[in-house]
Parts: sequence; structure tokens; C-alpha cells
Amino acid sequence: MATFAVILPAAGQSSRFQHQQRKKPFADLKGRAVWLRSAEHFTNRDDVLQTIVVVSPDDMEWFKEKYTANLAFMNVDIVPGGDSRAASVKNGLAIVKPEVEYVAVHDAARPLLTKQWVDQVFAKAAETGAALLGVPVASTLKKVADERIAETVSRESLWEAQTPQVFRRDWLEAAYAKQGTLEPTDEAQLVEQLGKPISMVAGSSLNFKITTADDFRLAALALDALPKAAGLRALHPFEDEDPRRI
Ligand SMILES: Nc1ccn([C@@H]2O[C@H](COP(=O)(O)OP(=O)(O)OP(=O)(O)O)[C@@H](O)[C@H]2O)c(=O)n1
Ligand SMILES: C[C@](O)(CO)[C@H](O)COP(=O)(O)O
Repeated sequence: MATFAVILPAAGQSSRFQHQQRKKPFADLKGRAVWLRSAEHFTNRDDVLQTIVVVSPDDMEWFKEKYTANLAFMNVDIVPGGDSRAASVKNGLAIVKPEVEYVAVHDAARPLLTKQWVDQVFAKAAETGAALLGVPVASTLKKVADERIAETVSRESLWEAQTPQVFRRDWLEAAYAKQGTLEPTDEAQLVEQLGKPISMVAGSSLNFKITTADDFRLAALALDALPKAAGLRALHPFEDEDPRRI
């Protein structure tokens, strides 16, 4: 069985999230914090040997105090974040256990996953070395300058990258060694610099990232959609219902 560590970056400033008094990974999403809901998809998996949450140093003391029981019960490690996403993930990578073969990075701000989607992207990464979830771009894309359309960008072959993004550990470590001045917005961009094959696994628009207050409201509604699918799985455990087919 391939073994995985999961890094959950939760150390951003949530500057685009103007809705809650809390940063978005810590906002209460229908009874549980967003980061907890994201972590829960991994902490009970037999193939996940380690789960690491990355928290801003400014939030660290408060976070540890508030979530001591959760961190212990779920066996989640915690490291301080950095000034960029890449720095935060690198801090998590630095404590990955020696026996772990693959590293998955999943935005703490993406709580809406299903077991099937995680299974699929984990399996693809174990097969090819690297894989991530994504969805084809469905809308027309415009480049805008000074509030005016400058051009229409063809959406042909364009996909919106999501997470989990899953890599052979040695590939991700080699990618960071070659980071240079690149400030990537996702981990795949780093590994692309190695020229390694990275597979795109068709996911669902339900696995969206909570960035704004509207996303948070949508996530509360979408939660009700996902459990029904999960419920169907519970009723028919061998017919792994895929919400994309509802
Ligand atoms: N220095 C950083 C920046 C981002 N992230 C994490 O990366 C994920 C995706 O980043 P994003 O959605 O941009 O979160 P924020 O950076 O907090 O959002 P904003 O850009 O609105 O401040 C989030 O879980 C965020 O906490 C991180 O761990 N460390
Ligand atoms: C990793 C990611 O979710 C892929 O779309 C996205 O790049 C994260 O961006 P953020 O600015 O760190 O939210």
C-alpha cells in the first residue's frame, strides 16, 4: 500500500474573506471549523501515516489552546506557516516522517471532499508519481485592464487546479530544492519545473476553495448536498455514489 502524508496549509491572512471575525480555516462551518472538516477526510485513512496542519505564528497559541483535544484525538501535527503558501508547505514538508512515500497538499479552505475523489487522486499519484484534482474551465475567460475587456482567453484545454495535489515525496523535495525565486500559487507549479509528468484527475466543482464570504455561504449549502451522496454510499457501501452523477 502506498503511504501518504497530508499537509493542510492554513496559515494565510484570509484577506479576501471579509465575513467572519475569524480567518476562514477557523470559521465555524455548520458546527465544525473549516480546517477540521478538511482534515477529517484524511485522518481516518489507513494509507495516511501523518496529517500536518500549518498555522500562522500569529494564530499558533490561540489555535493550540482551542484545538488541543482535536489535534490529540486526530493525531494531527502542527507547524508554523511562512510568508507565502510555498513557505508554509515547505515547513510542513520538513517534518514529514521518513517512511512516507507520497505527500499530498490540501487547502485547509477546501472542506468539501468525498472519499472517492481522494481515493482517485491518491491512486493516480501512486501510479504516475504526481496527480491533482481539477475541473475543466466552464466559463468564458476575459483578460481585463482598467475595468475593460482586453481580450478573450480561449478556455480550450484549460482546467482549474484544485487540491489535493499529490506527489512522490522525492519529487516535491527536489522541486523545492529548485524553487529559486519562483513564488508558485500551487505545488504542481513547482514540480512542473522538474519536467515530471503530473496527472490531472477530473474532480468536481463542489470541491471549491473558500476564499470569500460568498464561498463560505455556498459551502454551508453544499455540505447538505455532499452528505446525501455519502449517505447513499452508507446505504450501498459497494456502490460508491459519485455526487457528480446526481
Ligand atoms: N502564507 C500562506 C498563504 C496561504 N496559505 C494557505 O493556503 C491556502 C490557500 O490560500 P488562500 O485561499 O489564498 O488563503 P489566504 O492566503 O488566507 O487568502 P487571501 O489571499 O485572501 O489572504 C489557505 O488555506 C491558506 O491558509 C498558507 O498556509 N500560508
Ligand atoms: C492550490 C490552489 O487551491 C489551486 O487552485 C490555489 O492555487 C491556492 O491559491 P491560494 O491563493 O493559496 O488560495
